[in-house]
Amino acid sequence: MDSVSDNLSGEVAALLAPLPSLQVQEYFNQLITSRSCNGIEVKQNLSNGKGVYAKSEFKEDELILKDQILVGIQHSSNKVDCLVCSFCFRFIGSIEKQIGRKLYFKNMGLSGCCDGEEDDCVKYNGNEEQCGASSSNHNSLPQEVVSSLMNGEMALPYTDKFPLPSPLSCPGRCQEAFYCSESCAKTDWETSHSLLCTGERSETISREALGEFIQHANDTNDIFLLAAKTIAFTILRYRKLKAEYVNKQAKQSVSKQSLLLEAWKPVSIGYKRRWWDCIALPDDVDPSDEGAFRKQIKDLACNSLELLKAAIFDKECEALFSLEIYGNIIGMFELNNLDLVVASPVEDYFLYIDDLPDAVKEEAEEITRPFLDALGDEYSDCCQGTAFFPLQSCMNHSCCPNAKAFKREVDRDGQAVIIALRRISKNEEVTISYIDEELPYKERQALLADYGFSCKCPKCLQDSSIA
Ligand SMILES: C[S@@+](CC[C@H](N)C(=O)[O-])C[C@H]1O[C@@H](n2cnc3c(N)ncnc32)[C@H](O)[C@@H]1O
Repeated sequence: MDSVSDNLSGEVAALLAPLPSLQVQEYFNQLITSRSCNGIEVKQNLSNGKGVYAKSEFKEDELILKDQILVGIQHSSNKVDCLVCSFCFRFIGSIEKQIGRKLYFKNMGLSGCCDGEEDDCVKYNGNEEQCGASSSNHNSLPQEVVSSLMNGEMALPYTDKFPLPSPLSCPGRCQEAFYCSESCAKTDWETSHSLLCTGERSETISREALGEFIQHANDTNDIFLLAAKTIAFTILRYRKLKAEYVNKQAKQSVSKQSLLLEAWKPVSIGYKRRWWDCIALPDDVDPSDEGAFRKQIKDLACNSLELLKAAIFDKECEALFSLEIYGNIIGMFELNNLDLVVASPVEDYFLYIDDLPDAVKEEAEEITRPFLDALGDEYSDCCQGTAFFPLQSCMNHSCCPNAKAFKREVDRDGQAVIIALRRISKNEEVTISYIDEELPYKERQALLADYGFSCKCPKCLQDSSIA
């Protein structure tokens, strides 16, 4: 190996090395303060790594934590279902625009996905498969009607009860990202979108290459879009830290590597393994083909990375573009991510109409009924995606958890909400379930093996003695 590649592998190793525990503690203490969730703390132990513990007692149903997204995406296939802020994932536009847009795509034969989850429980999605496109029979409406709904010419009754923020266009003029506020647009631009925007003001090296990268991700696995966001986020943080350092005209010199490590810190704290090593073997792959399957996944990541490099490569952050880092970022999502779910105000709207007093309901339904029929079962499709949440990702699993991710009526954006399932006493570990904990013991253990551990919770210990 020459000294350049020696240097690079040293930088990659430094990025993947665990942070000193004091730095980890400081980082989480700051996060807890910024999230105002002072009832919890992150502790590190030798057996299960990091874990979240109660610093004070929680009552049943009490809010434990609202965690903000570090990086998140709306699934590509869900974009035809709902128009949401590209930064906070709040629904935007108007009820008419949401309905019109969805019918427009339906008329074009495009329909997103809904996995049929009826309740508001948010799933741990590390090993979920991506939804595919589907289409269903519906009573389609004339295109002029759909267009007039979309462009605001037609108003539906009582939609003023469900106001949504007006969509703001992307500052890079990509026509793909929209925002609920100037502050979301600015923060997204400054934290990742300026490098990943396909518009004319994009700061990417090549918009054409970026387009190819995005197309490849949409055709294969949109987790690559999240990995690209993570890399863009780190590069932009690196550039900001460097500019601050230069502006301060600091007397002490600071190496490029220590700036990159600082920029990478929020990503470094996530538990990681390489994607092709930790991805669950799909049911339809024969165990004897496991080696070939894992190689296929690695090759897929390699192709995606080459396309990303052509779009946003930065020589000073070269280590971020190694396959080792790319694989570990995606593996981190596989092992930590939560489903991002935001309930639809369109569903609330139709429920409101249904609940109107008979005297006014009939008149309103005469107008709304054709739209509801045209939407069919998909009238209530929520925003669906996947996201990494720094504090929630420290929560360990138990098959008899004391907490769960759960969206309440008021939770209308992409934040993770963790609620106590029962009383949690001071100093007790806060645990959630990564899987369906009602499954039989052996099935639970098989699913958890994909996360790299065997569960020793009280339920598993009891079940194992019977099994
Ligand atoms: C989402 S992370 C949880 C935080 C993690 N302990 C850390 O240090 O960052 C998931 C990983 O934590 C570990 N883990 C979670 N629950 C566990 C349990 N009940 N027993 C052993 N390890 C567990 C496994 O390594 C798993 O892949």
